[in-house]
Amino acid sequence: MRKPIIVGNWKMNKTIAATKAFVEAVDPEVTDKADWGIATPYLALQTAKAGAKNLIVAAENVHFKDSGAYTGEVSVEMLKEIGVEWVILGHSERRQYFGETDETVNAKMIQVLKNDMTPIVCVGETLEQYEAGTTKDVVKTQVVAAYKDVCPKCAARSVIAYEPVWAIGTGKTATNEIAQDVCGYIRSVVAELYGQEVADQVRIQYGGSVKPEGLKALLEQPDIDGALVGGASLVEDSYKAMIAALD
Ligand SMILES: O=C[C@H](O)COP(=O)(O)O
Repeated sequence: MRKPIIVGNWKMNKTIAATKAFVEAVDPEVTDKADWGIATPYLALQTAKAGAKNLIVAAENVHFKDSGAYTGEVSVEMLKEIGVEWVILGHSERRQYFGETDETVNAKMIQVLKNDMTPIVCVGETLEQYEAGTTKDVVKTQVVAAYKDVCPKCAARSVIAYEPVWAIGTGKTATNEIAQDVCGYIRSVVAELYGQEVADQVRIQYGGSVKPEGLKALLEQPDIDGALVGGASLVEDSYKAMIAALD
């Protein structure tokens, strides 16, 4: 039985002060119905960690090298020093705006997993690809590339987020049937790579305009084990409504 995992991806939102207020308001409400988390900008991670007793605190990115001349980047060691053990990799916004590729996502996967951190690796098709009917080809390519040279034990403890790019921040949600179909397919790709036992352990999230009112039905889908939530994770009451929705 896979425990649901709901993570708010704050993207480039919230100051340190706003992060502190959010964690104070939300952390005590967290239940054991799911693993609950927030991914914050680097600057707010320490504040979030200091206040979070229940919430997972994740970074939104990390570099694939240990250290060196990579201006503006943050290493795994730096995250681990402040107790951050989770990281989102390959979000479509990083692929779209910051040159993230399947190859860099793979290098980051290896770096994160070998340092005993947990990646939430994002895959998903653009509107154009969706309309061309190539969704499954696209996500398969992304999954196969992300897991290149990743050992089965490491793969089993990773999380995959399926986020159709056309549903991110647009208010357009994939229907639960579409989301289930693709998440089920992703699990079958993991099974092809590692066997069914590993595929059964990997948690797969859906992301893209998830709202508190839709969360329960989404999680009833057999291959959807959680959500990566943007906009609806930013407001305390909305995050609390997600927690309440699973009670
Ligand atoms: O990582 C989260 C996703 O990009 C979804 O964002 P959204 O819930 O605002 O559509």
